[in-house]
Amino acid sequence: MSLNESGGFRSRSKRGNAPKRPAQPPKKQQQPRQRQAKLRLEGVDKPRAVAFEVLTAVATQDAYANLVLPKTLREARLSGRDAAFATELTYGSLRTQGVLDEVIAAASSRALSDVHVDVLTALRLGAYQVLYTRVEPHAAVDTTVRIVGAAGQPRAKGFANAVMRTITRKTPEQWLDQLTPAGEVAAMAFRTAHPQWIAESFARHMPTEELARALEEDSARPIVHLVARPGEISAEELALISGGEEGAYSPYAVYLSSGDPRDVEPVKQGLAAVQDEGSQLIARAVTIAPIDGQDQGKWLDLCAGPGGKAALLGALARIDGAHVDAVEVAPHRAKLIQKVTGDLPVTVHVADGREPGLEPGFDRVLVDAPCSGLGALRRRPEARWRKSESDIAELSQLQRQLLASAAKLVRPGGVIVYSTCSPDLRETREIVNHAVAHLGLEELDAHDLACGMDNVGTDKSVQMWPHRHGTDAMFFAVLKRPADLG
Ligand SMILES: C[S@@+](CC[C@H](N)C(=O)[O-])C[C@H]1O[C@@H](n2cnc3c(N)ncnc32)[C@H](O)[C@@H]1O
Repeated sequence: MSLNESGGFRSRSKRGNAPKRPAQPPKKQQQPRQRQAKLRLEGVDKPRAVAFEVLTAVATQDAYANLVLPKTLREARLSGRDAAFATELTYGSLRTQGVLDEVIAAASSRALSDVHVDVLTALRLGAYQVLYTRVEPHAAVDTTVRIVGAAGQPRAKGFANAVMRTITRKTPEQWLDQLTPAGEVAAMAFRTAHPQWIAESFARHMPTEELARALEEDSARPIVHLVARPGEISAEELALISGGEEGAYSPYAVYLSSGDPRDVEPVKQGLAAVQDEGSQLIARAVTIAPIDGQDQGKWLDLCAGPGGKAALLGALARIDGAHVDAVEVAPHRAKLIQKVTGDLPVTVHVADGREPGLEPGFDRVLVDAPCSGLGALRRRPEARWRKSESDIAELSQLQRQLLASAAKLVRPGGVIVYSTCSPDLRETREIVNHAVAHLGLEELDAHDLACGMDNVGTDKSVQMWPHRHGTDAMFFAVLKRPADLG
Protein backbone atom coordinates (compact mmCIF):
# COMPACT_ATOMS: atom_id res chain seq x y z
CA MET A 1 0.00 0.00 0.00
CA SER A 2 1.45 3.36 -0.93
CA LEU A 3 1.36 6.22 1.50
CA ASN A 4 -1.07 8.19 -0.60
CA GLU A 5 -3.46 5.27 -0.84
CA SER A 6 -3.31 4.62 2.85
CA GLY A 7 -4.58 7.87 4.19
CA GLY A 8 -3.67 10.88 2.16
CA PHE A 9 -0.02 11.23 3.10
CA ARG A 10 2.43 13.10 1.04
CA SER A 11 5.52 11.20 0.17
CA ARG A 12 8.77 12.38 1.70
CA SER A 13 10.04 13.55 -1.68
CA LYS A 14 7.06 15.86 -2.05
CA ARG A 15 7.45 17.22 1.45
CA GLY A 16 11.12 17.94 1.06
CA ASN A 17 13.33 18.35 4.09
CA ALA A 18 11.47 21.08 5.94
CA PRO A 19 9.76 19.48 8.94
CA LYS A 20 6.26 20.55 9.66
CA ARG A 21 6.24 22.00 13.17
CA PRO A 22 3.29 21.18 15.35
CA ALA A 23 1.30 24.40 15.16
CA GLN A 24 -0.74 23.97 18.32
CA PRO A 25 -1.31 21.24 20.83
CA PRO A 26 -4.10 18.88 19.86
CA LYS A 27 -7.61 19.64 20.97
CA LYS A 28 -8.34 18.27 24.42
CA GLN A 29 -11.24 15.89 24.44
CA GLN A 30 -12.87 14.14 27.34
CA GLN A 31 -12.29 10.43 27.36
CA PRO A 32 -15.19 8.09 28.09
CA ARG A 33 -14.29 6.09 31.19
CA GLN A 34 -15.47 2.76 29.75
CA ARG A 35 -12.88 2.99 26.99
CA GLN A 36 -10.08 2.16 29.37
CA ALA A 37 -11.53 -1.24 30.25
CA LYS A 38 -12.41 -1.86 26.60
CA LEU A 39 -8.81 -1.26 25.59
CA ARG A 40 -7.65 -4.21 27.59
CA LEU A 41 -10.44 -6.38 26.19
CA GLU A 42 -9.57 -5.69 22.59
CA GLY A 43 -6.21 -7.33 22.42
CA VAL A 44 -3.93 -4.47 23.39
CA ASP A 45 -1.18 -5.83 25.60
CA LYS A 46 -1.34 -4.59 29.18
CA PRO A 47 1.88 -2.55 29.36
CA ARG A 48 0.97 -0.51 26.28
CA ALA A 49 -2.64 -0.18 27.43
CA VAL A 50 -1.44 1.19 30.76
CA ALA A 51 1.00 3.57 29.10
CA PHE A 52 -1.74 4.78 26.76
CA GLU A 53 -4.13 5.40 29.64
CA VAL A 54 -1.59 7.44 31.55
CA LEU A 55 -0.52 9.42 28.49
CA THR A 56 -4.18 10.15 27.79
CA ALA A 57 -4.72 11.41 31.34
CA VAL A 58 -1.67 13.66 31.01
CA ALA A 59 -2.80 14.99 27.61
CA THR A 60 -6.46 15.54 28.43
CA GLN A 61 -6.63 16.21 32.17
CA ASP A 62 -3.27 17.84 32.90
CA ALA A 63 -2.56 14.85 35.14
CA TYR A 64 0.90 14.13 36.56
CA ALA A 65 2.28 10.83 35.30
CA ASN A 66 4.16 10.09 38.52
CA LEU A 67 0.83 10.16 40.39
CA VAL A 68 -1.36 8.38 37.82
CA LEU A 69 1.04 5.65 36.73
CA PRO A 70 1.41 3.75 40.04
CA LYS A 71 -2.38 3.64 40.44
CA THR A 72 -2.90 2.47 36.86
CA LEU A 73 -0.23 -0.22 37.23
CA ARG A 74 -1.93 -1.46 40.39
CA GLU A 75 -5.36 -1.53 38.74
CA ALA A 76 -3.94 -3.48 35.80
CA ARG A 77 -2.11 -5.81 38.24
CA LEU A 78 1.16 -5.28 36.42
CA SER A 79 4.44 -6.01 38.11
CA GLY A 80 8.01 -7.01 37.31
CA ARG A 81 9.15 -6.66 33.73
CA ASP A 82 5.71 -5.69 32.42
CA ALA A 83 5.47 -2.84 34.93
CA ALA A 84 9.00 -1.74 34.05
CA PHE A 85 8.12 -1.75 30.35
CA ALA A 86 4.92 0.27 30.93
CA THR A 87 6.91 2.75 33.02
CA GLU A 88 9.61 3.10 30.39
CA LEU A 89 7.01 3.67 27.66
CA THR A 90 5.08 6.22 29.71
CA TYR A 91 7.95 8.28 31.08
CA GLY A 92 9.97 8.02 27.89
CA SER A 93 7.11 9.15 25.65
CA LEU A 94 6.41 12.12 27.92
CA ARG A 95 10.03 13.17 28.32
CA THR A 96 10.73 13.06 24.59
CA GLN A 97 7.35 14.39 23.49
CA GLY A 98 8.74 17.47 21.72
CA VAL A 99 11.00 15.31 19.56
CA LEU A 100 8.28 12.73 18.93
CA ASP A 101 5.90 15.45 17.77
CA GLU A 102 8.47 16.81 15.34
CA VAL A 103 9.00 13.35 13.86
CA ILE A 104 5.27 12.60 13.71
CA ALA A 105 4.62 15.98 12.08
CA ALA A 106 7.33 15.30 9.51
CA ALA A 107 5.78 11.92 8.72
CA SER A 108 2.21 13.16 8.48
CA SER A 109 0.29 15.20 5.95
CA ARG A 110 -1.98 16.63 8.62
CA ALA A 111 -1.06 19.29 11.13
CA LEU A 112 -0.87 17.75 14.59
CA SER A 113 -3.54 20.15 15.81
CA ASP A 114 -5.95 18.39 13.40
CA VAL A 115 -5.18 14.92 14.72
CA HIS A 116 -7.54 13.52 17.38
CA VAL A 117 -5.83 13.43 20.76
CA ASP A 118 -6.27 9.63 21.06
CA VAL A 119 -4.62 9.09 17.71
CA LEU A 120 -1.78 11.48 18.50
CA THR A 121 -1.26 9.82 21.88
CA ALA A 122 -1.03 6.39 20.25
CA LEU A 123 1.38 7.77 17.64
CA ARG A 124 3.61 9.26 20.33
CA LEU A 125 3.72 5.91 22.08
CA GLY A 126 4.51 4.16 18.81
CA ALA A 127 7.12 6.68 17.69
CA TYR A 128 8.84 6.45 21.07
CA GLN A 129 9.22 2.68 20.66
CA VAL A 130 10.70 3.05 17.18
CA LEU A 131 13.04 5.91 18.01
CA TYR A 132 14.17 5.11 21.54
CA THR A 133 13.67 1.41 22.34
CA ARG A 134 14.60 -1.99 20.97
CA VAL A 135 11.00 -2.90 20.21
CA GLU A 136 10.79 -4.36 16.71
CA PRO A 137 9.47 -1.65 14.36
CA HIS A 138 6.72 -3.89 12.97
CA ALA A 139 5.51 -4.58 16.53
CA ALA A 140 5.44 -0.85 17.26
CA VAL A 141 3.42 -0.20 14.08
CA ASP A 142 1.01 -3.06 14.70
CA THR A 143 0.30 -2.22 18.35
CA THR A 144 -0.14 1.47 17.55
CA VAL A 145 -2.78 0.70 14.96
CA ARG A 146 -4.52 -1.62 17.41
CA ILE A 147 -4.60 1.04 20.10
CA VAL A 148 -6.08 3.56 17.66
CA GLY A 149 -8.86 1.10 16.84
CA ALA A 150 -9.46 0.11 20.46
CA ALA A 151 -9.55 3.77 21.47
CA GLY A 152 -12.64 4.27 19.30
CA GLN A 153 -10.93 5.72 16.24
CA PRO A 154 -11.19 2.86 13.73
CA ARG A 155 -11.32 5.26 10.79
CA ALA A 156 -7.90 6.63 11.71
CA LYS A 157 -6.21 3.21 11.62
CA GLY A 158 -4.99 3.71 8.04
CA PHE A 159 -3.62 7.13 8.93
CA ALA A 160 -1.81 5.77 11.99
CA ASN A 161 -0.46 2.84 10.01
CA ALA A 162 0.95 5.13 7.32
CA VAL A 163 2.55 7.57 9.77
CA MET A 164 4.15 4.74 11.69
CA ARG A 165 5.41 3.04 8.55
CA THR A 166 6.92 6.30 7.36
CA ILE A 167 8.67 6.67 10.70
CA THR A 168 10.13 3.16 10.51
CA ARG A 169 11.61 3.80 7.08
CA LYS A 170 14.44 5.86 8.57
CA THR A 171 16.74 5.07 11.43
CA PRO A 172 16.38 7.12 14.62
CA GLU A 173 19.71 8.78 13.83
CA GLN A 174 18.48 9.78 10.37
CA TRP A 175 15.39 11.38 11.88
CA LEU A 176 17.45 13.27 14.41
CA ASP A 177 19.90 14.40 11.74
CA GLN A 178 17.06 15.58 9.53
CA LEU A 179 15.23 17.51 12.24
CA THR A 180 18.02 18.85 14.44
CA PRO A 181 17.89 22.64 14.28
CA ALA A 182 20.88 24.87 13.59
CA GLY A 183 22.86 26.33 16.48
CA GLU A 184 24.86 24.46 19.12
CA VAL A 185 22.51 24.92 22.07
CA ALA A 186 19.36 24.42 19.99
CA ALA A 187 20.84 21.18 18.63
CA MET A 188 21.76 19.92 22.10
CA ALA A 189 18.30 20.81 23.33
CA PHE A 190 16.66 18.82 20.53
CA ARG A 191 18.92 15.81 20.88
CA THR A 192 18.33 15.61 24.63
CA ALA A 193 14.59 16.33 24.25
CA HIS A 194 14.48 19.73 25.94
CA PRO A 195 12.70 22.89 24.86
CA GLN A 196 15.35 25.27 23.59
CA TRP A 197 14.62 27.98 26.15
CA ILE A 198 15.36 25.57 29.00
CA ALA A 199 18.69 24.53 27.47
CA GLU A 200 19.52 28.22 27.05
CA SER A 201 18.69 28.84 30.70
CA PHE A 202 21.11 26.06 31.77
CA ALA A 203 23.72 27.24 29.24
CA ARG A 204 24.09 30.54 31.12
CA HIS A 205 25.83 28.57 33.89
CA MET A 206 28.33 26.37 32.07
CA PRO A 207 30.41 25.82 28.98
CA THR A 208 28.72 23.93 26.15
CA GLU A 209 30.91 20.83 26.72
CA GLU A 210 29.29 20.52 30.13
CA LEU A 211 25.81 21.46 28.97
CA ALA A 212 25.29 18.17 27.13
CA ARG A 213 25.99 16.29 30.37
CA ALA A 214 23.67 18.55 32.35
CA LEU A 215 20.86 17.97 29.86
CA GLU A 216 21.46 14.20 29.71
CA GLU A 217 21.36 13.95 33.50
CA ASP A 218 18.17 15.96 33.50
CA SER A 219 16.48 13.06 31.74
CA ALA A 220 17.89 10.32 33.95
CA ARG A 221 15.73 8.85 36.72
CA PRO A 222 17.04 10.19 40.04
CA ILE A 223 17.82 7.81 42.86
CA VAL A 224 15.67 8.27 45.95
CA HIS A 225 17.08 10.42 48.75
CA LEU A 226 15.80 9.87 52.26
CA VAL A 227 16.11 12.27 55.16
CA ALA A 228 16.76 10.80 58.61
CA ARG A 229 14.84 13.08 60.95
CA PRO A 230 17.32 14.53 63.46
CA GLY A 231 16.43 13.56 67.00
CA GLU A 232 14.59 10.45 65.71
CA ILE A 233 17.12 8.38 63.78
CA SER A 234 20.64 8.90 62.45
CA ALA A 235 21.60 8.61 58.78
CA GLU A 236 23.87 5.73 59.74
CA GLU A 237 21.01 3.79 61.33
CA LEU A 238 18.69 4.60 58.45
CA ALA A 239 21.27 3.42 55.92
CA LEU A 240 21.69 0.14 57.80
CA ILE A 241 17.97 -0.51 58.08
CA SER A 242 17.10 0.53 54.53
CA GLY A 243 20.11 -1.01 52.80
CA GLY A 244 20.94 2.44 51.46
CA GLU A 245 24.11 4.48 51.55
CA GLU A 246 24.82 7.58 53.62
CA GLY A 247 24.70 10.82 51.63
CA ALA A 248 27.77 12.68 50.46
CA TYR A 249 26.77 16.11 51.81
CA SER A 250 23.79 16.32 54.14
CA PRO A 251 24.38 14.67 57.52
CA TYR A 252 20.78 13.42 57.35
CA ALA A 253 20.81 11.99 53.82
CA VAL A 254 20.60 8.36 52.75
CA TYR A 255 20.61 7.27 49.09
CA LEU A 256 18.24 4.44 48.29
CA SER A 257 19.21 3.09 44.91
CA SER A 258 16.58 0.36 44.79
CA GLY A 259 13.31 -0.59 46.41
CA ASP A 260 10.21 1.34 47.32
CA PRO A 261 10.85 3.95 50.04
CA ARG A 262 7.34 3.35 51.39
CA ASP A 263 8.49 -0.12 52.43
CA VAL A 264 11.32 1.23 54.59
CA GLU A 265 10.29 0.74 58.24
CA PRO A 266 11.54 4.14 59.57
CA VAL A 267 9.66 5.85 56.72
CA LYS A 268 6.49 3.99 57.71
CA GLN A 269 7.01 5.16 61.29
CA GLY A 270 7.60 8.81 60.33
CA LEU A 271 11.24 8.81 61.48
CA ALA A 272 12.46 9.33 57.93
CA ALA A 273 10.99 10.63 54.69
CA VAL A 274 11.78 11.10 51.03
CA GLN A 275 13.58 14.42 50.48
CA ASP A 276 16.17 15.53 47.94
CA GLU A 277 19.55 16.08 49.56
CA GLY A 278 19.65 19.64 48.19
CA SER A 279 16.46 20.49 50.08
CA GLN A 280 17.99 19.08 53.24
CA LEU A 281 21.03 21.32 52.86
CA ILE A 282 18.82 24.37 52.44
CA ALA A 283 16.74 23.66 55.55
CA ARG A 284 19.94 23.02 57.50
CA ALA A 285 21.50 26.25 56.20
CA VAL A 286 18.57 28.20 57.68
CA THR A 287 19.41 26.85 61.12
CA ILE A 288 23.19 27.40 61.03
CA ALA A 289 23.64 30.63 59.03
CA PRO A 290 25.51 33.16 61.19
CA ILE A 291 23.33 35.78 62.88
CA ASP A 292 24.16 38.73 65.12
CA GLY A 293 23.33 38.29 68.77
CA GLN A 294 21.45 35.51 70.50
CA ASP A 295 19.14 33.21 68.54
CA GLN A 296 15.80 33.56 70.34
CA GLY A 297 14.46 30.53 68.47
CA LYS A 298 11.92 32.48 66.37
CA TRP A 299 12.09 30.84 62.94
CA LEU A 300 9.82 31.36 59.94
CA ASP A 301 9.15 29.34 56.78
CA LEU A 302 7.29 31.75 54.51
CA CYS A 303 6.35 29.36 51.63
CA ALA A 304 6.13 26.11 53.47
CA GLY A 305 3.77 23.74 51.61
CA PRO A 306 3.85 20.79 51.32
CA GLY A 307 6.21 20.88 54.28
CA GLY A 308 9.39 18.98 53.39
CA LYS A 309 11.72 21.69 54.64
CA ALA A 310 9.34 22.71 57.44
CA ALA A 311 9.51 19.15 58.81
CA LEU A 312 13.32 19.20 58.87
CA LEU A 313 13.33 22.73 60.29
CA GLY A 314 10.85 21.58 62.94
CA ALA A 315 13.00 18.57 63.90
CA LEU A 316 16.05 20.82 64.26
CA ALA A 317 13.99 23.44 66.11
CA ARG A 318 12.93 20.80 68.63
CA ILE A 319 16.60 19.99 69.33
CA ASP A 320 17.52 23.70 69.62
CA GLY A 321 14.47 24.68 71.65
CA ALA A 322 13.24 26.88 68.80
CA HIS A 323 9.82 27.27 67.14
CA VAL A 324 8.85 27.47 63.46
CA ASP A 325 5.96 29.48 62.02
CA ALA A 326 5.06 27.92 58.67
CA VAL A 327 3.08 30.05 56.20
CA GLU A 328 1.32 28.64 53.13
CA VAL A 329 -1.25 30.30 50.91
CA ALA A 330 -2.96 27.15 49.59
CA PRO A 331 -5.18 25.53 52.25
CA HIS A 332 -4.73 21.97 50.94
CA ARG A 333 -0.95 22.37 51.00
CA ALA A 334 -1.15 23.83 54.52
CA LYS A 335 -2.91 20.60 55.58
CA LEU A 336 0.02 18.62 54.20
CA ILE A 337 2.42 20.67 56.33
CA GLN A 338 0.29 19.94 59.37
CA LYS A 339 0.44 16.23 58.57
CA VAL A 340 4.22 16.03 58.17
CA THR A 341 5.09 18.27 61.10
CA GLY A 342 2.83 16.40 63.54
CA ASP A 343 4.00 17.04 67.09
CA LEU A 344 7.03 19.13 66.10
CA PRO A 345 7.21 22.76 67.33
CA VAL A 346 5.65 24.10 64.13
CA THR A 347 2.60 26.37 63.83
CA VAL A 348 0.95 26.38 60.41
CA HIS A 349 -0.71 29.56 59.09
CA VAL A 350 -2.85 29.67 55.96
CA ALA A 351 -1.90 33.12 54.69
CA ASP A 352 -0.28 35.01 51.86
CA GLY A 353 3.42 35.31 52.65
CA ARG A 354 3.38 38.86 51.28
CA GLU A 355 1.06 39.92 54.14
CA PRO A 356 1.00 37.03 56.60
CA GLY A 357 -0.14 39.13 59.54
CA LEU A 358 2.70 37.90 61.79
CA GLU A 359 4.63 40.04 64.24
CA PRO A 360 8.13 40.83 62.90
CA GLY A 361 11.25 39.85 64.83
CA PHE A 362 12.24 36.46 63.39
CA ASP A 363 15.84 35.33 63.83
CA ARG A 364 15.76 33.09 60.77
CA VAL A 365 13.47 33.16 57.74
CA LEU A 366 13.27 30.73 54.85
CA VAL A 367 11.78 31.95 51.55
CA ASP A 368 11.57 28.75 49.49
CA ALA A 369 9.88 30.64 46.72
CA PRO A 370 7.32 29.37 44.22
CA CYS A 371 9.34 29.00 41.03
CA SER A 372 9.39 27.47 37.56
CA GLY A 373 10.79 24.19 38.93
CA LEU A 374 13.33 23.95 36.10
CA GLY A 375 15.73 22.31 38.54
CA ALA A 376 13.50 19.31 39.17
CA LEU A 377 12.46 18.34 35.64
CA ARG A 378 13.82 14.81 36.04
CA ARG A 379 11.09 14.12 38.61
CA ARG A 380 8.17 14.99 36.32
CA PRO A 381 8.60 13.63 32.80
CA GLU A 382 5.90 15.84 31.27
CA ALA A 383 6.99 19.03 33.03
CA ARG A 384 9.47 20.39 30.49
CA TRP A 385 6.84 20.60 27.74
CA ARG A 386 4.21 22.17 29.98
CA LYS A 387 6.29 25.08 31.20
CA SER A 388 6.75 28.24 29.28
CA GLU A 389 9.33 30.97 29.52
CA SER A 390 6.63 33.58 30.04
CA ASP A 391 5.82 32.02 33.46
CA ILE A 392 9.15 33.27 34.74
CA ALA A 393 8.36 36.99 34.56
CA GLU A 394 5.20 36.50 36.60
CA LEU A 395 6.95 34.30 39.16
CA SER A 396 9.87 36.66 39.59
CA GLN A 397 7.48 39.43 40.56
CA LEU A 398 6.04 37.21 43.31
CA GLN A 399 9.54 36.11 44.37
CA ARG A 400 10.59 39.76 44.84
CA GLN A 401 7.47 40.52 46.86
CA LEU A 402 7.96 37.51 49.13
CA LEU A 403 11.57 38.45 49.74
CA ALA A 404 10.52 42.04 50.51
CA SER A 405 8.02 40.68 53.03
CA ALA A 406 10.74 38.49 54.59
CA ALA A 407 12.98 41.57 54.89
CA LYS A 408 10.30 43.23 57.04
CA LEU A 409 9.73 40.14 59.18
CA VAL A 410 13.35 39.31 59.98
CA ARG A 411 14.89 41.13 62.94
CA PRO A 412 17.99 43.33 62.57
CA GLY A 413 20.99 40.98 62.55
CA GLY A 414 18.82 38.02 61.53
CA VAL A 415 19.08 36.04 58.28
CA ILE A 416 16.92 35.14 55.32
CA VAL A 417 17.65 32.10 53.19
CA TYR A 418 16.19 32.57 49.71
CA SER A 419 15.89 29.34 47.72
CA THR A 420 14.40 27.94 44.52
CA CYS A 421 14.33 24.58 42.77
CA SER A 422 15.24 26.42 39.60
CA PRO A 423 18.65 27.46 38.32
CA ASP A 424 17.17 30.13 36.05
CA LEU A 425 19.08 33.35 36.76
CA ARG A 426 15.91 35.44 36.53
CA GLU A 427 14.59 33.54 39.57
CA THR A 428 17.85 33.29 41.44
CA ARG A 429 20.66 35.84 41.11
CA GLU A 430 18.45 38.58 39.72
CA ILE A 431 16.08 38.33 42.70
CA VAL A 432 18.96 38.29 45.18
CA ASN A 433 20.76 41.19 43.47
CA HIS A 434 17.55 43.19 43.52
CA ALA A 435 17.10 42.51 47.24
CA VAL A 436 20.65 43.65 47.96
CA ALA A 437 20.19 46.80 45.87
CA HIS A 438 16.70 47.77 47.02
CA LEU A 439 15.97 46.17 50.39
CA GLY A 440 19.25 47.01 52.10
CA LEU A 441 20.03 43.33 52.75
CA GLU A 442 23.62 42.11 52.84
CA GLU A 443 24.51 38.89 51.05
CA LEU A 444 26.65 36.44 53.03
CA ASP A 445 28.90 33.78 51.55
CA ALA A 446 26.79 30.62 51.52
CA HIS A 447 29.47 28.22 50.31
CA ASP A 448 30.49 27.18 53.83
CA LEU A 449 26.90 26.11 54.49
CA ALA A 450 26.90 23.62 51.62
CA CYS A 451 28.56 20.82 53.62
CA GLY A 452 31.66 20.48 51.48
CA MET A 453 29.98 20.69 48.09
CA ASP A 454 32.29 22.24 45.53
CA ASN A 455 31.69 23.64 42.07
CA VAL A 456 28.59 25.51 43.27
CA GLY A 457 29.19 28.70 41.27
CA THR A 458 31.34 31.78 41.57
CA ASP A 459 28.79 34.00 43.32
CA LYS A 460 28.25 33.97 47.08
CA SER A 461 25.16 31.81 46.59
CA VAL A 462 25.06 28.04 46.03
CA GLN A 463 23.81 26.50 42.79
CA MET A 464 23.55 22.71 42.84
CA TRP A 465 23.19 20.49 39.76
CA PRO A 466 22.10 16.89 39.18
CA HIS A 467 25.15 16.13 37.01
CA ARG A 468 27.60 17.70 39.50
CA HIS A 469 26.09 16.85 42.87
CA GLY A 470 23.32 14.31 42.32
CA THR A 471 20.75 16.72 43.79
CA ASP A 472 18.02 18.66 42.02
CA ALA A 473 19.28 21.95 40.57
CA MET A 474 18.49 23.82 43.78
CA PHE A 475 19.70 27.34 44.53
CA PHE A 476 20.11 29.19 47.80
CA ALA A 477 21.48 32.51 48.96
CA VAL A 478 21.85 33.88 52.49
CA LEU A 479 20.86 37.49 53.17
CA LYS A 480 21.40 39.30 56.45
CA ARG A 481 19.40 42.25 57.66
CA PRO A 482 21.98 44.74 58.91
CA ALA A 483 21.49 46.03 62.45
CA ASP A 484 20.79 49.57 61.28
CA LEU A 485 18.23 48.79 58.53
CA GLY A 486 15.22 51.02 59.13
C1 LIG B 1 8.63 25.72 46.31
S1 LIG B 1 7.16 25.42 47.16
C2 LIG B 1 7.76 25.23 48.81
C3 LIG B 1 8.25 23.85 49.11
C4 LIG B 1 8.43 23.62 50.60
N1 LIG B 1 9.31 24.58 51.21
C5 LIG B 1 8.94 22.22 50.89
O1 LIG B 1 10.13 22.04 51.11
O2 LIG B 1 8.12 21.30 50.89
C6 LIG B 1 6.42 27.00 47.23
C7 LIG B 1 5.14 27.03 48.03
O3 LIG B 1 4.75 28.41 48.14
C8 LIG B 1 3.35 28.47 48.10
N2 LIG B 1 2.99 29.86 47.75
C9 LIG B 1 2.76 30.41 46.54
N3 LIG B 1 2.47 31.71 46.68
C10 LIG B 1 2.53 32.00 47.99
C11 LIG B 1 2.30 33.16 48.76
N4 LIG B 1 1.96 34.31 48.17
N5 LIG B 1 2.43 33.08 50.10
C12 LIG B 1 2.76 31.91 50.70
N6 LIG B 1 2.95 30.77 50.03
C13 LIG B 1 2.86 30.81 48.70
C14 LIG B 1 2.97 27.44 47.08
O4 LIG B 1 1.62 27.05 47.25
C15 LIG B 1 3.96 26.33 47.40
O5 LIG B 1 3.40 25.43 48.31
